[in-house]
Amino acid sequence: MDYLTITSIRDRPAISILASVVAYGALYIVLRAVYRLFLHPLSAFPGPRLAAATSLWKAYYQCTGSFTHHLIDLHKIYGPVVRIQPHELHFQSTDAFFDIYNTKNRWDKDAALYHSFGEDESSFGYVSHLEAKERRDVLSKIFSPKAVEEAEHLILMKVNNFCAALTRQNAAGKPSDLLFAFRCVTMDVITYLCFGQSGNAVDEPDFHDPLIEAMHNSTALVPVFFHFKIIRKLIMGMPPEMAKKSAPETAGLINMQVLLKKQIDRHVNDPETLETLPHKTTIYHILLDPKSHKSRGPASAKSLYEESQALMFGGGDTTANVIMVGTFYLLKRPDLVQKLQDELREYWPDLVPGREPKLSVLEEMPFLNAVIKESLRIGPGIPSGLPRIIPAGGAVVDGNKVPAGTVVSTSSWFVHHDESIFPEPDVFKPERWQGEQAKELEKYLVPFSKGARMCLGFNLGWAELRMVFAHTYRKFDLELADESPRADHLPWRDVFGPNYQKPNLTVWMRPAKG
Ligand code: HEM
Repeated sequence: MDYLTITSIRDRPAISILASVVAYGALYIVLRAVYRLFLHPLSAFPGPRLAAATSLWKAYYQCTGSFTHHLIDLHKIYGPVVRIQPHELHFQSTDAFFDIYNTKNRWDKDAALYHSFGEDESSFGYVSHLEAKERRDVLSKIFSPKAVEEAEHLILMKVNNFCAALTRQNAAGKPSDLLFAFRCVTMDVITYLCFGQSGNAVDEPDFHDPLIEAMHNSTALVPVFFHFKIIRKLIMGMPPEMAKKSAPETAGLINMQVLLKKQIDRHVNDPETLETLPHKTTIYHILLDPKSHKSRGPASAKSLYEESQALMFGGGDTTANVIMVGTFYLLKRPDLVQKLQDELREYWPDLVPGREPKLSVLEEMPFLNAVIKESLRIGPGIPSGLPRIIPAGGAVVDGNKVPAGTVVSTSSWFVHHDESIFPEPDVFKPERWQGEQAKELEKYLVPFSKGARMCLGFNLGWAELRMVFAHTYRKFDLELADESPRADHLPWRDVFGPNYQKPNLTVWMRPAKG
């Protein structure tokens, strides 16, 4: 009896302390929600009440569905601006796009999103304009129009290897999975150009390269990483063997990380090893040059690794998806394929190796370029909002006064589906890029974003699009395989980039006769 009395006396303060903590915590959450709903500087903006009260609303929709699709519905209900977090607004209009992403603005990227990729010290991940500018200036030695022109022969070599792999696949009596095949060639281009090493992904059986598969599988985790940084830290912090065991589908990515880190350590510790690389324009040559960065010395091993990862993720799937999406729509319209092949034959009469047209010739081909522009427009590109922080003093976005510190975003998807600019936006019409009105339209083609933080790989991306499209349609006759999707559009989920749902676009690639 005595014993019981003593323990209950001892327990009482602990329980009541806990109860007070819970009660105060609950009160804080309620008061904060009331403040956010009624007194916050954004309280007049429309949107779901729960989104205004708590960030968990956005986390729920991003982690369980396709947020861009949800935003399309929200804009139908609430109009051109929607409050999607207590401190965040999403805009729909084309004017808003140009108010946010332009060369005058020096607005920082939102660290809450950009630091969840584990690439904080890279051109993509630096949130401040100044840091990013310095890195971008250095990397322009690889990505400027002149640098890309000088690297043309390297890109061509990889594209020719790709065509040889498609031919082998066909000779083996198998159609090609183009979701993976196009990713293999874009990955081979980036890894060879930027790191002087290439895993030759196009040579993997059925184009199922373990690294690309792992990148594909890992994208589904991206929204979870945005909102629950602890999960990312736990997974990324694991020793490689343990990480492979707990998530076997990402083993290819972990193997790549190990290899890349080894390569980087070798070059950082002994810069003379750079001489062993096949060309002198790798990111290692450029970022390890002591004179490269104005304000700091050469890039650290951490920064080199993060830059490599940013370039692979930024330039691989993005470019490949455009060619895949374009092919999906082209194969629904045999008349368009015929027109493209006729033009290609005119500019590239015979298929003798070594006589492939130069990039400067591909740039001149009207229909090829119209097809690429329409593929860039109709595909989701990077559909997710690209969040920026309104600087001190506030700003006006689409006619709305927005206070400093607010996160604002929109994306190319909304511009490219603006019916007042692109009538019938869901219809694939390359012809909209030809004729009188086409010049006017150019400024609304924004898949690479705009302004100070627009895509760094713009010139390389365009070179790859022209070369891969041209070689694919000049060297092959394409026919949809039975297992290919027949729907009107390819379904995708927004995970920052698009995550395409199965079945994958699968096509017979029969070598063209002459
Ligand atoms: C059709 C292909 C491509 C598309 C649609 C595309 C799209 C984009 C977009 C929309 C952004 C802005 C992201 C943001 O604001 O957070 C971006 C940034 C970037 N892209 Fe691309 N990209 C493509 C190809 C490439 C290629 C080939 C590379 C290089 C290998 C590349 C490297 C980058 C980098 C490093 C950034 C970050 C720039 C910065 O934040 O300052 N991209 N890209």
